[in-house]
Amino acid sequence: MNKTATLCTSLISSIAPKYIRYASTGSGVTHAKKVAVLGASGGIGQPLSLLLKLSPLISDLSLYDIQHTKGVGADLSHIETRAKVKAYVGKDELADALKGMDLVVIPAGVPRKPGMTRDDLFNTNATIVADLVSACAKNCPRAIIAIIANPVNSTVPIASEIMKAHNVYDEKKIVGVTTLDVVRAATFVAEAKGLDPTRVFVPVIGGHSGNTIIPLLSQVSPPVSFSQQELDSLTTRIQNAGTEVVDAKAGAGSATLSMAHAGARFSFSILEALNGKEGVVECGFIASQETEFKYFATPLLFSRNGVEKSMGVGKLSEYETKLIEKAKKELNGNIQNGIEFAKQYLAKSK
Ligand SMILES: NC(=O)C1=CN([C@@H]2O[C@H](COP(=O)(O)OP(=O)(O)OC[C@H]3O[C@@H](n4cnc5c(N)ncnc54)[C@H](O)[C@@H]3O)[C@@H](O)[C@H]2O)C=CC1
Ligand SMILES: O=C([O-])CC(=O)C(=O)O
Repeated sequence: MNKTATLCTSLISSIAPKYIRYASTGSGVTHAKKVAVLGASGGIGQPLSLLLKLSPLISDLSLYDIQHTKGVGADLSHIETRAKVKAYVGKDELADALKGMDLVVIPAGVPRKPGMTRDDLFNTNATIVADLVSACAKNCPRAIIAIIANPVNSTVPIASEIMKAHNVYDEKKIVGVTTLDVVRAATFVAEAKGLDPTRVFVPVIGGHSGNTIIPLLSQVSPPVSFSQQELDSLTTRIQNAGTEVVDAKAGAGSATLSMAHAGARFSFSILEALNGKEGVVECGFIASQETEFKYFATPLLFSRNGVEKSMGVGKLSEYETKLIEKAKKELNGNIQNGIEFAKQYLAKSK
């Protein structure tokens, strides 16, 4: 081999593992999958699409938005990874963006500004999610749908009702993305206890807004104990972490980069499970049979079918039982709002 060829070979072998290590997070690739990002030009959509483009788990990356997708797509398509990028813009191109997809991730919708709750986004985002999920029902009814758009406590019930109305509902395949709560909980607990954050897992159950975010600090892995003061301050920080970012961004939106990481982590886990990897667990907000709530986030075991089963909430401390009690009214109200909205939306679109 000549000098240039040797240099190229060693350069490729030094660059490639870095990407693959980030992107594959585990098993070897068997069948790369087709993934769509709806809202791909946004604050979350762009970095999320970048992280997905780096993954060897993805053969086709379909980018959809109502604006700017052609530029985002052209840009990402120059990266030397296997995923083929296609960009779709505007309603007329939505059906083509969705055909054949295995996984659809939805970060489309408006973000909060300081002083707003996630529920204040309902009026705008409910319709956006309903329109997008209606298109999924028609064009990729068997895809897993991962919903990032807020308020997740309502957008997931909306998505489920839309799929039911189209007779393609599969409760294993509609999940609200709460991974950012898990990511934050691990970070804050690791900071407080001097641990390696990449090795900390904190289950977070309930929903994805304020009081409804319930970190299970009695079930941290590796096991750690907390004083009452630590329990209070960590729980409050995890519940308000989204607002911490909204306030720091001072009107320029909400968490985008950490959410892109969380969305990519969640997507890679689903894709690995679709490829047959066993024991893949991530928390997510789904239709619930085992709790008194119609929808509830728990750790979920994923399989080739989507959500194989909920792993339940485990043994709760008295403190955590009280947190659930406190969350009841808000969570039930958010869920019911979603269901009612979907009824009206479906009646209007008949
Ligand atoms: N689940 C979670 O943990 C988190 C959820 N979010 C939520 O994610 C959503 C997006 O946040 P950002 O990316 O920061 O907002 P953004 O405003 O930067 O981006 C939203 C994108 O959605 C697009 N969009 C709007 N209507 C659309 C439609 N009908 N079809 C396709 N695309 C459409 C916009 O053109 C824009 O590119 C917000 O609702 C936010 O609250 C944000 C952070 C964490
Ligand atoms: O706080 C927001 O509005 C965005 C969000 O859901 C989060 O960062 O957890």
